[in-house]
Amino acid sequence: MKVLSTKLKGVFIIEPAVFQDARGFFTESYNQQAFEKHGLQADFIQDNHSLSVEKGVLRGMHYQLNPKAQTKLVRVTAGAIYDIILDIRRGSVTFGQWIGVQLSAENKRQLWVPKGFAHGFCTLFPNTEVQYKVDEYYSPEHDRGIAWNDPDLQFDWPEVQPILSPKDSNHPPLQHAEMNFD
Ligand SMILES: Cc1cn([C@H]2C[C@H](O)[C@@H](COP(=O)(O)OP(=O)(O)O[C@H]3O[C@@H](C)C(=O)[C@@H](O)[C@H]3O)O2)c(=O)[nH]c1=O
Repeated sequence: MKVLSTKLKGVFIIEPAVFQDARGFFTESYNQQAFEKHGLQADFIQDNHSLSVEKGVLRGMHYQLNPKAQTKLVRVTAGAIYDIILDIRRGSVTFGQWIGVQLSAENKRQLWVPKGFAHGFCTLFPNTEVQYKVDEYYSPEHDRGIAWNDPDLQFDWPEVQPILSPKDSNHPPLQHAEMNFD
């Protein structure tokens, strides 16, 4: 397993070892000990799984406020996504900065998203399935979002007309978002 650091402190791209043979492949999608060896610690308590039927489904940019902030470990098991995470830790030197990463069933890359980041993705193929672990339970009262098209952030989403939920069409820009991360 390879752990690649990024320009955002605490954010990592994980490349698991994949064992291919005549039958197909085997991979450990999560091994607590191996992650902890790389300093990646979280007590995961919920696993999530979403299917997006169309290419261009955009879910984001989501986060939960403290004390229900979530660490997420994101991967794709069918299709592919362009995933963006945005630093919303006010005290961070990279506050307001983001990175985009392509995750697919083929590349098996995973993204480690710490607390204090907004997260979103756009599907690159129909029938894309995203699975992720979280270390806090879903809490609708703490659930927040930032506009996927905030002009100050200039996200480089794929050139498709995004398919959004009503909720995701109405998030405020970063400037007006409620945040309680250091
Ligand atoms: C996220 C979540 C949603 N739900 C319910 C609420 C709602 O009725 C339905 C769909 O919820 P949403 O529209 O929020 O689902 P979705 O837009 O897929 O939300 C997800 O987006 C990605 C980008 C993330 O980072 C996740 O943390 C999560 O916010 O599922 C749960 O029961 N548990 C959960 O953990």
